[in-house]
Amino acid sequence: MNSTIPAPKKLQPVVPADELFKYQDGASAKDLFNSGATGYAYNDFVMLPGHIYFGADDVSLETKVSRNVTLRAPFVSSPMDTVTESDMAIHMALFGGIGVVHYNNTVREQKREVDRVKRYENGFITDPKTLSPRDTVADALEIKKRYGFMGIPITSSGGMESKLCGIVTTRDVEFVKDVTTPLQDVMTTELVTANQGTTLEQAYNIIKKAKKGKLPIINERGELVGLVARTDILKNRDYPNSAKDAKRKRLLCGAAIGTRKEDRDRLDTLAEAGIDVVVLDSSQGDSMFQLDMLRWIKTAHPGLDVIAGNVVTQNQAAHLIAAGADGLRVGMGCGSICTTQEVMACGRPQATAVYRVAKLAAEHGVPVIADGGVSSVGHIIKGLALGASSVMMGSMLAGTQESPGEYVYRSAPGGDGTVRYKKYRGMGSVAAMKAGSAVRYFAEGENERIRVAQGVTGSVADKGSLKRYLPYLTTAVKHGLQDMGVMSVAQMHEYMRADNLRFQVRTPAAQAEGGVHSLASWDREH
Ligand SMILES: NC(=O)C1=CN([C@@H]2O[C@H](COP(=O)(O)OP(=O)(O)OC[C@H]3O[C@@H](n4cnc5c(N)ncnc54)[C@H](O)[C@@H]3O)[C@@H](O)[C@H]2O)C=CC1
Ligand SMILES: O=c1[nH]c(=O)c2[nH+]cn([C@@H]3O[C@H](COP(=O)(O)O)[C@@H](O)[C@H]3O)c2[nH]1
Ligand SMILES: [K+]
Repeated sequence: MNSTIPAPKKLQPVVPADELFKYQDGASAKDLFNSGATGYAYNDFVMLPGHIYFGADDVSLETKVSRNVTLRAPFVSSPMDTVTESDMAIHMALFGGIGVVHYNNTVREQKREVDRVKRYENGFITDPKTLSPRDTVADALEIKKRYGFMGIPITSSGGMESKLCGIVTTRDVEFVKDVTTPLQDVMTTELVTANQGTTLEQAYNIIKKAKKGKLPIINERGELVGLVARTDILKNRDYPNSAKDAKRKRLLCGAAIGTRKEDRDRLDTLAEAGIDVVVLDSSQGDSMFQLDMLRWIKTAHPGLDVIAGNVVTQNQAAHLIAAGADGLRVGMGCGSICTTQEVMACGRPQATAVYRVAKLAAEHGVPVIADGGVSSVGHIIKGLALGASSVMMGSMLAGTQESPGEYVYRSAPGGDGTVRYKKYRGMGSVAAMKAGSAVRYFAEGENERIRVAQGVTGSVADKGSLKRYLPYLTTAVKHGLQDMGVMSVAQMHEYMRADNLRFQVRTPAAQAEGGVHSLASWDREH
């Protein structure tokens, strides 16, 4: 389980400790969610406030998405083709969370998205894209197109640990008409370099002084062994809360796969690309397919964390934990685009599902992701309060600048001007299945061509850039925890399990009262 993040010494409750929870008002989570007969959704209940003895900025949102992968904010983006590709995953990690790249694509395409994330921000780039003097301007432009960066070291062999001959940047190639021109004719050969053994700080100082974009690192034989990028210095400055892997300080990135034979090859490729965690993506995770896959991954890729699911019951969770799951994804049919409960008659109200699964998972030290059904900041806080260590979102993040797809314009509801929308669809919708996941839905034998859709295609309104939206979510969640008198996600779990976090069911009238009401018109801005 996540280790407790202790409150700094100076921030002790100002009321005596034994009076902090003297009057046990409301109900405990146990009281609420242990009833087998009734399942609750997030909107059915609310938490009671606690004692505030710290500022919202003192709240830590550090958490774990799986046993060995730590986040700085409890946000995970869904592996959906209208939600998570590289741009989304990069920004999720820059703001402390993690994106899970979808697999409704070819292995090559998925790897390319992961590559973009893992190469985005490096200290020392130890595996930069390199070319040889005999490669052409077209080759350099292809790298720019694929990876979105330019500043390519040119070595005599075209690879690492080979004599550094020059560097090619956008400026060297932008006006070259003949793209077959060899790079030796256009590359810059007067280079500022640093020797192997230079510290990152020294490298940054050299870059700042020389006003260069890239600093190649060479060994005593003049061979290229690494690269430091100026943009990384700026990124480090702008995103102090980014979530990175411990070893190489690269942005965290997750990827989803299925449970078919061919997904094993897919995972081999993704693991090579450096994913930090793999998500076994299924609506019903307690299957022989997933158990087989889990066991295989634990042997073939023992260092890789595996998030299994989806599950909503303790039995399902127990089977996956026994097979080695390092994290569990909870939610069946609660998503905004989900029709699973209608079509399959299977699923569970999300608040109860999160509480029940997280309770068991915590006993085994397995973090839980509350997946789906989040349509407000309050739902994020409720998912965490019930024992989830992070929250996975689809519709909340679709419609941002960083989600895949183009904006379309439609007249605003009420006919006042136009509003921008982006497409958002379930991975079990007919459109998504047609686009790539069809193979997962073909029933065996005679029914081979019958697809049973479990999702719909829709659209969501423009939410602007994650650069504004994620800091807003982070701040709002911190304020929520502050109101409950807890300084961290881990402390909220402790309070909840010790019956010190108090809950109350909201009747339909209470829900109406808790929403906006009695106004002639209103507008919500944030
Ligand atoms: N969280 C939720 O409530 C839901 C999520 N979804 C999303 O839709 C997408 C597809 O979900 P699923 O349909 O559950 O995908 P899935 O790939 O787990 O299952 C599709 C079908 O393939 C079968 N299958 C899987 N592995 C197999 C193997 N190795 N050999 C033979 N058959 C095998 C399954 O039993 C199932 O009938 C995912 O992205 C999922 O997250 C869909 C419905 C609900
Ligand atoms: O029943 C379903 N049919 C689908 O086609 C589908 N596609 C995604 N998902 C799941 O929904 C989650 C995102 O939900 P939200 O938009 O509510 O965040 C995701 O994270 C998934 O768990 C689906 N569920
Ligand atoms: K639903």
